Amino acid sequence: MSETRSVKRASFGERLAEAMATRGPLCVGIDPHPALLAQWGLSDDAAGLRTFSRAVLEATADIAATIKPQVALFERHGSRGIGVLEEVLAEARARGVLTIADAKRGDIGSTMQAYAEAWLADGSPLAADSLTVSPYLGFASLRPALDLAAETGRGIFVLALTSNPEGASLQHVGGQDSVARRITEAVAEENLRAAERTANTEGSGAGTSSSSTSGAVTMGSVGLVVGATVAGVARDLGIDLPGTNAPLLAPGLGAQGATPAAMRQDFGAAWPLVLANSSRGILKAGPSVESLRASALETIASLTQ
Ligand SMILES: O=C(O)c1cc(=O)[nH]c(=O)n1[C@@H]1O[C@H](COP(=O)(O)O)[C@@H](O)[C@H]1O
Repeated sequence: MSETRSVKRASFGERLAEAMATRGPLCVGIDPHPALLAQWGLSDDAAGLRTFSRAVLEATADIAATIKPQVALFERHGSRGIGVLEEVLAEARARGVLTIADAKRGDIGSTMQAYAEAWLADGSPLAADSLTVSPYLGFASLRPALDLAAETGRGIFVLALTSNPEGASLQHVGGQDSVARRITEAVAEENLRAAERTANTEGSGAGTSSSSTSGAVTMGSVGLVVGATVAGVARDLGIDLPGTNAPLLAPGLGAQGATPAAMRQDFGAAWPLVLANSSRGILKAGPSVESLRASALETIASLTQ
């Protein structure tokens, strides 16, 4: 009998909460932009991607709560780039750091099933611990990914309030009944139902990080993407972020202008759920592994002080 059958795998929410409690709430983005490859003295090809990604993993895999490869920047190199991404996901797994594949997938249900199998199925070459998804085809179209993630102990991050200024023209529509609010409520419901299922099978302690030994917060496995630059908008739109029980992936720290102090203030009571992403802000410290590590440690310190 395989180990995964005999030992219950902790949920993604439990694993993420534990990682954030022990390491701090930093997600390091692996975004090998052509300009960064050039700055690091690397070629804009698969070999450059490999060296770049390995350096980021060597520098941060034991201090970041998660790493987030930006799939687009591997895709632009075709099958060779995707091959490197497979290596990165495997190396991250071997080094014991949780992964978020930032692919922002979303499609009709039957196609979503295939995306889910690519990114969230045990044994898939691209399997990650979690995946970013877009709910623009309707939250329910994400069902195959939500279900497979729950089944395999993986996580989902659903775009709700994105960090880019253009997001407002769609996400804020509806005022107090905004598109973003509907998405966050659907995610809250998803986490609540998962907690109830856990309660039914285990008797008590539903959906909590009861296995945690480090004071980790309670967290579901279905997260939201709420840009670090727009967190204050959630309040204006009447969105109850703490009530979602969702890990909140917050990109925008550093290169897009958000600061830890402003984030802490804007997220307010939701702050314990926030996983702050920084990509270029940390990556610009390369190619030196020591400098990358120092930059990540400094960022973690500023998020936790
Ligand atoms: O889903 C994301 O990660 C994401 C959502 C969002 O609203 N804004 C956003 O910037 N991102 C991603 O987060 C990363 C931010 O990179 P930096 O601006 O370099 O820190 C990029 O990979 C973006 O694609």
